[in-house]
Amino acid sequence: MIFDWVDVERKGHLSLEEFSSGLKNIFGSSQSSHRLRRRKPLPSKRVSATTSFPALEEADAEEKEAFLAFIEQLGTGHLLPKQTEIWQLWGQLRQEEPQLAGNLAGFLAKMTSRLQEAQADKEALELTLKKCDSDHHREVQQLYEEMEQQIRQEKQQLQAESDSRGLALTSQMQDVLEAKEREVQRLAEGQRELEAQLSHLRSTHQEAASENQQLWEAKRDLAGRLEEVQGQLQVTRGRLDAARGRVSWQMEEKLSVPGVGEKTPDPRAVSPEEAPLPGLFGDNDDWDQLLSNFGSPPHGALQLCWSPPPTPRAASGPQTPRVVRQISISEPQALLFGQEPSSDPDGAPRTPPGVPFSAKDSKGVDPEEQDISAEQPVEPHDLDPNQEPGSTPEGRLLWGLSGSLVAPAFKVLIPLEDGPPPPPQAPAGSSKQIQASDPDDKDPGSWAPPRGAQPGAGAGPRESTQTPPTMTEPETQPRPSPTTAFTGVGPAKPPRQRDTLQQNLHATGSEPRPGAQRALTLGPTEPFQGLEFVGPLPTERLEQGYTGPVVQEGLPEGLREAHGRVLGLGELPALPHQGLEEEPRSEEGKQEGRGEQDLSSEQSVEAHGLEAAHSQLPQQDYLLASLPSATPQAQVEAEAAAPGKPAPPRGSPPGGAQPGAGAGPKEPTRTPPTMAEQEAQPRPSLMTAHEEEQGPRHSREPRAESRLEDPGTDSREAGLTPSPGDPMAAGEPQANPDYLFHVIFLGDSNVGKTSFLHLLHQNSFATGLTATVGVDFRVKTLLVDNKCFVLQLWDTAGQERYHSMTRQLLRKADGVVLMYDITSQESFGHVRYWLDCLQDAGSDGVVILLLGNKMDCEEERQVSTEAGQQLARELGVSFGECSAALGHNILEPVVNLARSLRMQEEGLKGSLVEVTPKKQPKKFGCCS
Ligand SMILES: Nc1nc2c(ncn2[C@@H]2O[C@H](COP(=O)(O)OP(=O)(O)OP(=O)(O)O)[C@@H](O)[C@H]2O)c(=O)[nH]1
Ligand SMILES: [Mg+2]
Repeated sequence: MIFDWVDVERKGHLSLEEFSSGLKNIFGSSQSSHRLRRRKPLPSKRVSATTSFPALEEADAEEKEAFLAFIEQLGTGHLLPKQTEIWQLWGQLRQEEPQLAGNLAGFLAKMTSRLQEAQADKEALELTLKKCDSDHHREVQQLYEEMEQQIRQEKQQLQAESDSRGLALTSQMQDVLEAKEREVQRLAEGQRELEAQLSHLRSTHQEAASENQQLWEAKRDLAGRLEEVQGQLQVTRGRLDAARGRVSWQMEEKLSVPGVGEKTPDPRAVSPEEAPLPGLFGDNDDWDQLLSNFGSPPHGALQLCWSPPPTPRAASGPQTPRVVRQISISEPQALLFGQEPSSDPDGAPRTPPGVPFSAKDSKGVDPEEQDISAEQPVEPHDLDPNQEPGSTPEGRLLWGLSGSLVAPAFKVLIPLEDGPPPPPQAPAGSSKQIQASDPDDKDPGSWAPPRGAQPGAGAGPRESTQTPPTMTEPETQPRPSPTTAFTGVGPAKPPRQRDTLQQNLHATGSEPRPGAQRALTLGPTEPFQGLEFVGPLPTERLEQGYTGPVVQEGLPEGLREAHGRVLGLGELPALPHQGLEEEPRSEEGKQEGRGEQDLSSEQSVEAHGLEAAHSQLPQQDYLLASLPSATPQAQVEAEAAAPGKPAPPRGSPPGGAQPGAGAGPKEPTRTPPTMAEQEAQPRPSLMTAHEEEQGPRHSREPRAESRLEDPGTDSREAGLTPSPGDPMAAGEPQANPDYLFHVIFLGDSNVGKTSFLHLLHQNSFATGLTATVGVDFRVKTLLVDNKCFVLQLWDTAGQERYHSMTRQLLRKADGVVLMYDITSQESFGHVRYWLDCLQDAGSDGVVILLLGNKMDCEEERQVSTEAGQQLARELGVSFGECSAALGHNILEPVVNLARSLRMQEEGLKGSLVEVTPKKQPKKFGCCS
């Protein structure tokens, strides 16, 4: 019924809300009550009764109890609306329609169950909702976690990628860095090598500079001697003028074998009959003057014979007539020489016209030689007035050659006039004669070939004069002596002399030259073509400054020998000898590596030889001249070694020398080197003596000893070994010490060796020193106990790469300063290593000083003084500590070392005296 009340629209079903609201409307609104009353009259009563129904609190206990029981019965007290409303409704219903009270109970129960169901549904829905919510929440959470996980993974992945990329980049960078580092190391290595090369080049340069200096000094010395000799020459000339005799010319014509020249037609070739006598032997009134220039003694008789020797192949050729002109000088005053009779009235040396004899033109020929040659009477232009001497290189060359060759020849001949000429059968050219083979003596046209080829006046005649030097040498003789050709004085021996001439010509030219070959064939077979020798001279050689090479290459030995003989004779031309001899020697020295010892020994022997020459001339001169291929040095050595011929005292005339004009004034030129000269030289004799005295160890030290004389130069880069030509070796006052010792500074790198030495020499501490490269040395002169000590202080490099170099040096050591750094235990520990090195080098008996440096760095000291002393005691060496920075204890150890060295030297001296009384102490002096 109530449903029907509530279901106003009669739908037959109601929702909970519709029912509740309908019920409320029914029971809450008066209208509904009215409507109920209208439909049912009773309800109007009930409304009035309701209004009179008391409130629950005011109701009597019975009704209230019944109501509560009713409500409790329903069991839905808490679900139903307010109890008051139910109370009123229940009261109203009991009043108005008590029969419905039961229905109300049922209705309420039903409604309660419905409410409970709705409540349950609600709770179920809430649970579902909660569950959905939780599910949703869980899903969201899960999703969130998944996303987070994914993000984390991606992050890790990115991180890993980044890390790997970083690692790759790092390794790549590392590789690049390593490559760069290697590159830097390589560059540093290259730089070090370059530095080493630079230092080597620097030392080489210094050596070359010192050699240059020596050469310059030698040149100056020679120039001085030249002037001196020129003065003597003038004196001699004056004497000769006074004693000028008659010169007669003898000519003889002979037939000679035709040479190859006939077979090889040459426009310049001249037949023997047509070929003119060289101008040298022409009818020239200046012969007298020419001879006078060379100091022929009074009443001298000169025979000049020139015969072109046959070439080897000429021997097989047909014989042709040969013209040999013999020239004899019997009256010196009778003849005048040269084309310049009035050009030099006083007989002073003069240069042939058109032949500049400057050093520049000489190109290698010693100026002295040029000067001498300029004075030579046998000049092309003298012989042939039509020629223009010296207008070509050949001309100059010939001038130089003729001068150098002819002059000695005349000089040699001069002494011979007093005695009989050497027998023809004398060994090696003793029988040689200066012969001039001239087909037609006065015909200038006969010289056409040379002149045609070379307009220079000197060409032809000089060639003729050049050839003689080689005349006497046997065919097998590779380097014939020109002097032998000149020295021979006696009757011409055509066949043999021609042969020798030919051979000598070959030797002169070394190889058969195109033109020379023809000249050589002139010999006995083609006598006149020999004169063409000059013309065909290869121009390229002349253009290359042939004058020098000719002397040194073409006729080296002969020239030297000739000069050597001239020297021995004591004649004026000693100068050319020196000039020529010394130059080739210097070249030989270069070719042989210029060992100092070699040089010194050479010079020593040379000096000796000079003296010996005095006593052996002229006989020995002749002999020497005839020596086949003796080099100047060999010759001098032979002279020096000749037994029973001691060198005469200085100034004394040479034994056997011809009394005459040249004897007196010539003496000075032949005196042995003076003291000053010896000092200027690397002191050969000194070194030789020392070598003999000092035994094996010291004999290795000639170079160092030569440095001894080093003047004030304190320090210089030495490279490895000093050279003899070192400017330091020049003589100086203090270069005459009482003692010379080699002291080597050893020790690790950075211990302060160089600083110590720098302080010792410069008296100041050097900052910013770089590590020593190779070896350096300084010379320190000390006056200790009134004795002059020269200490060669060798500063070695402590860096390991130079140790081998240092070891080589140790053999030289007289004393060793073994330095360590007191702030470096390592350097102290290496002291024994250095001692081992010393022992390995076999340097026994070396005076050793153990020196700890940098004692100013007391805070950083790692090696105590006691440790140093202890080690020194163990090793039995001296000990000291010093500071190069503060200058503490620098000189004292060196002085003590010098004293120790001296004591040791004295002890050695004593022991040596016991064994060999002749031994002398190691004392050095310019005169010792
Ligand atoms: N404090 C101090 N420093 C020093 C002294 N002597 C040298 N030195 C320093 O030590 C360093 C090496 O000195 P050097 O003289 O070049 O050493 P070294 O023994 O010649 O070295 P190498 O030539 O490589 O064998 C330099 O920096 C000097 O300034 C010293 O007495 N006291
Ligand atoms: Mg150093």
